[in-house]
Amino acid sequence: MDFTSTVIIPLLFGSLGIFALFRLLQWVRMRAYLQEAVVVITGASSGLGKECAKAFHAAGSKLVLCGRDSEKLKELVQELCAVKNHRKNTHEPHTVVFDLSDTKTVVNAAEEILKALGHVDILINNAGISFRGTIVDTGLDVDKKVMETNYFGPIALTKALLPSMIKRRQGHIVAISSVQGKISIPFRSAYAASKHATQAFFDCLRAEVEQYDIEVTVVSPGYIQTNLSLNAVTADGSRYGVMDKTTAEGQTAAEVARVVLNAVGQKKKEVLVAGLTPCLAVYLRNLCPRLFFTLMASRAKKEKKAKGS
Ligand SMILES: NC(=O)C1=CN([C@@H]2O[C@H](COP(=O)(O)OP(=O)(O)OC[C@H]3O[C@@H](n4cnc5c(N)ncnc54)[C@H](OP(=O)(O)O)[C@@H]3O)[C@@H](O)[C@H]2O)C=CC1
Ligand SMILES: CCCCCCCCCCCCCCCC(=O)OCC(=O)COP(=O)(O)O
Repeated sequence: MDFTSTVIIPLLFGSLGIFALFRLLQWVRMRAYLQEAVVVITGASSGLGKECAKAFHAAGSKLVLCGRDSEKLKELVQELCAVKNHRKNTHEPHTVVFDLSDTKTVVNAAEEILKALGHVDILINNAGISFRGTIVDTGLDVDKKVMETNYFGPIALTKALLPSMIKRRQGHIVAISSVQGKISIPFRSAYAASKHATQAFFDCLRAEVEQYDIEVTVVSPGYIQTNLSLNAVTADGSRYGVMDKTTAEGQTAAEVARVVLNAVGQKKKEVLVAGLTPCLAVYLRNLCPRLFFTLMASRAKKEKKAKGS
């Protein structure tokens, strides 16, 4: 008998077996973690939030769906309840209507959630708006609106729910950021700033709450096929109303929602879920910033020329 058949092959199969067992145990633990967990999802009325709602509902979580449009949320509840899942015990979701850009209503919403469900296991800060415009033409009110929706609203909700998580020494906070939380591209100033702030805040939070066994996951997606570009605000505060090619050709929201579900299940600290170019751009920004800045400046000139201004 040679060395390959007596040592290498048994070692290989043994390692594969241990790996498969490890993955199975991880999967079982994840399913148990998500089953019956109280999961709050902001921006659940459309896009990524809606797909996250479907994924967590199917996993047996107790959902609290948040948004500004109660009709859309009710329709989603009906859609979720119509899906029969014979393998899992699913729950009828609750809905809570509030505007994230109004921090007073955010605090009231947190109280309403705690009163109705007693506690929150997983908070998914997903809601957000994007922006299109030059810095020189954009009023400060527009910068504030984007920051309030994407940054101050989510951190207000997080702060309002945090004490009860600390008390229970249990909880998981997810921030849906963006590749633009790691790199800044021209004509996205308010959006990129809000996402960089999000990344920074939740990185600080992760460090501060680990001692209470609270998890923090920052998810940074690339383009996703949603209404984000349609709903983006422009320099004068009006709705952009265009489905950008990059958005239309992005990943599906269902794909990204699966990544969010797995990231939560595996208690990942952060996930970059994007194509090769955005990922390379993130590395380039860190490894060779001068080249990155030159590329961005040339991109800005080109885009400006294309718009004929
Ligand atoms: N699409 C993409 O290419 C990418 C998206 N992301 C991020 O994903 C997240 C989800 O966006 P996406 O699904 O793409 O876009 P959508 O426009 O489809 O969804 C945005 C959601 O946010 C909610 N929302 C917006 N403003 C407010 C507010 N003031 N108060 C409460 N809720 C609000 C909307 O609810 P309502 O019904 O009330 O309008 C809606 O449910 C965002 O944080 C976005 O930055 C990250 C990377 C890429
Ligand atoms: C060594 C080779 C490196 C090549 C890198 C070249 C740099 C090219 C720039 C690429 C920029 C990618 C930007 C990706 C942005 C993105 O994915 O954003 C996600 C969003 O949040 C989308 O929001 P938006 O409102 O902008 O649609």
